[in-house]
Amino acid sequence: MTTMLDIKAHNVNELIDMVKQSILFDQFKRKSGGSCDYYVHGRRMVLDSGVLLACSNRMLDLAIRLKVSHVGGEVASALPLVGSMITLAAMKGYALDGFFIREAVKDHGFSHMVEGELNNNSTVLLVDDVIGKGSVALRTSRLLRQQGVAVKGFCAIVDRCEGASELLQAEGLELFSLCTTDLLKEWIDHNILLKRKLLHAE
Ligand SMILES: O=P(O)(O)OC[C@H]1O[C@H](OP(=O)(O)OP(=O)(O)O)[C@H](O)[C@@H]1O
Repeated sequence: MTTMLDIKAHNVNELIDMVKQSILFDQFKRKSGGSCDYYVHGRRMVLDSGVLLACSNRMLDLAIRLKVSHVGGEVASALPLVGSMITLAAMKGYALDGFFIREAVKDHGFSHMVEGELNNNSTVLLVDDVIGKGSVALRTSRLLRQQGVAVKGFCAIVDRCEGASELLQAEGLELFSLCTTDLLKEWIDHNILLKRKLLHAE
């Protein structure tokens, strides 16, 4: 099970509404293969100033709790969160720096996969907008660990509950999320059905 961040102190309904507005109902091809009836539009969340602020604030609380020195993730979905979190941290006087992981090595300039000042003393929290089957989380955490970096956890705004938490747990990595699709199951199922009915009516 994903560890839900304690958002009782904030407005949980507000967050759920934000997530709902980023879920689109249709047939979508998945990055990880296959297709699905709904898409959690992560970029819509992290490029909306209000959603970004709310989510990065909550993720920063976790980063402080885990006492990490860095926060990062795979471009491009993680970058808005990383930029916002390190800015908020600086405003609070907490030392937190960022990094990002490329999807592939560049064929010009430096050939780093990881951009940022990480070393063997760094402790990191990985972040992303959405976690599905966990392949991005697995790939990025393994890469960092191979480089001697301590990965303290992975936090997504939305966990699609597709087995990632169990996968990460087997790697000794805890998955945190602000919201899960299980939490919205009734609403999601209702909308999938509605979409199917509409398609049949056309
Ligand atoms: O846990 P994983 O299965 O590796 O998926 C994680 C990826 O899913 C999202 O991207 P995107 O919306 O492009 O992916 P999707 O098509 O699978 O929903 C998210 O931004 C991650 O990059």
